[in-house]
Amino acid sequence: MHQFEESVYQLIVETSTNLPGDVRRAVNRGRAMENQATRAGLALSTITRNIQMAEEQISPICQDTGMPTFIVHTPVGTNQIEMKKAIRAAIQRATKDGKLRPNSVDSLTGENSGDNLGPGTPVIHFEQWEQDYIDLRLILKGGGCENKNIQYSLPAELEGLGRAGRDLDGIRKCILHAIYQAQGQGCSAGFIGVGIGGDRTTGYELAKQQLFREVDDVNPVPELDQLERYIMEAGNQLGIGTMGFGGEVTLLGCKIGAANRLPASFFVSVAYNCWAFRRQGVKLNPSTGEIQGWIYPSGSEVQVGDSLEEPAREAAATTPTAGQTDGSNGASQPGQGREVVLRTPISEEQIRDLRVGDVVIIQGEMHTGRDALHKYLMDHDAPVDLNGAVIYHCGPVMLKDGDEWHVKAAGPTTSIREEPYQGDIIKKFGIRAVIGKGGMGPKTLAALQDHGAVYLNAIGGAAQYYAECIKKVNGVDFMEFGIPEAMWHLEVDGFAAIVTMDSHGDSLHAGVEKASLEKLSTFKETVFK
Ligand SMILES: O=C(O)C[C@H](O)C(=O)O
Ligand code: SF4
Repeated sequence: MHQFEESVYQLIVETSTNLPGDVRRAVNRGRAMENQATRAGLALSTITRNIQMAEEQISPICQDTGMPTFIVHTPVGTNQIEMKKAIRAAIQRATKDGKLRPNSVDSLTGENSGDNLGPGTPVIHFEQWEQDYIDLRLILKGGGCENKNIQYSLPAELEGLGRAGRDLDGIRKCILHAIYQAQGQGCSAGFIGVGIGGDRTTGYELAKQQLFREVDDVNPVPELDQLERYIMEAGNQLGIGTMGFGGEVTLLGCKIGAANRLPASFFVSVAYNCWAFRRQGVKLNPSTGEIQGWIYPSGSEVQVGDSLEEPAREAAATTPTAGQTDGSNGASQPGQGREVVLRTPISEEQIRDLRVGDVVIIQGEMHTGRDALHKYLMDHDAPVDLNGAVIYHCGPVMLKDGDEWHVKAAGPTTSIREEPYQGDIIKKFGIRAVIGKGGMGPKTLAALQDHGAVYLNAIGGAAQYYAECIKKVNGVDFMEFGIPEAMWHLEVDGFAAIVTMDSHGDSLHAGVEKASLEKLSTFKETVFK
């Protein structure tokens, strides 16, 4: 088994950096369905560009490399204790090499272990089987989409859909509701795994297991096959679109499994996975640990998108101006947009001039800040002057070379988590722009209006695309929060993001949410009798 650790390492690198072929095909299908000149179409172009860049640079597709979860099937007689040790060693090495972000955080102290090892991480499930090889699979599912998992206990009353009973039609309603409630926050267009039945724990497990199915497979259970097809069709009619910008493509895959339940319980558990659906697997020789073959189609065999386009910048010619942000889901309509170059620090006047739909190109310095920093800033001073500043909701992958830090991956994180703090922090420090993904709520929208600030939506998961715009790391504060949560001061050139909440009270997110709820309620009538 001397090769086993090296094989695990290769599996981790491949999973983090090269999106599998079946997932790429789904992204390509999504792209073909979307009007390329819309914001959603352009977001998809950025995504495909990012997929290519990650493969070429052997760098993480998304900076959130997730909770490494291994499913291992072993022939009788192999040593699981040794395998566990080797998996942990490979995880440590991949973290040190910048293929995984240090993602294991002590839930009580907030301390990041720094090497992705700790109580409960990584997750490793062993099962024995009668085959003569080891089947080792890995999924790297990030925190933003994990937060959008949802479990229903039937019967239930669902927003927009009314009563969901203990039958196939009730299940149908739960799944549609699950897609609706995720909006763009889990980096849509997404994939869902659904577990029907089980208990609360095994229901979620079953849902996650579905994510190990190939995107193009056919469900062997006819009722479930029919339901999967129905959900693909109906889910994409909700109009949430890529990154919640509105559009034709909300769902890229749906896989449903069923297990027996207790008479009193009827759970429908939904595991939501972002477009950056990173899972791969290898077949291993049980005596040497050598790789005999890969389980899922290789990403390198399926080309995504066109080569060398500059999607976010093209948005300037095609994004809608204000006036289309009337909550009617005009988000995905092409229109005349503006490209506005802003150099930091930014003035209030420059911000007041921006409208939902404008593309902003940032030059100068921005500061990363996410959960730990926002909480801290509520009752402490900032280590740097934030007047006119840009805050980027981002937890990057960073590597140190001598005294210098390098950015290895740096896409946005889900902004809504900062909703309790953001408005107060904008006011306290004079921040002019907040960059993140998925949008923010009414408290932040009011603060943008009152204090003259703007919310800019970057494309979630496009970690290589944005890392390329970061020219220099000017410094870092709060390293004690761990690499993802530290406050990184970054010099950027040409960092493009779209205004989705402006200082005039307009929010694209509120519009898409309203329109998709209306659409959801059109699916209220019974479909499966
Ligand atoms: O933690 C991150 O960097 C991103 C996270 O996966 C998210 O989607 O919010
Ligand atoms: S940022 Fe988006 S793409 Fe990355 S893990 Fe989170 S949900 Fe997935």
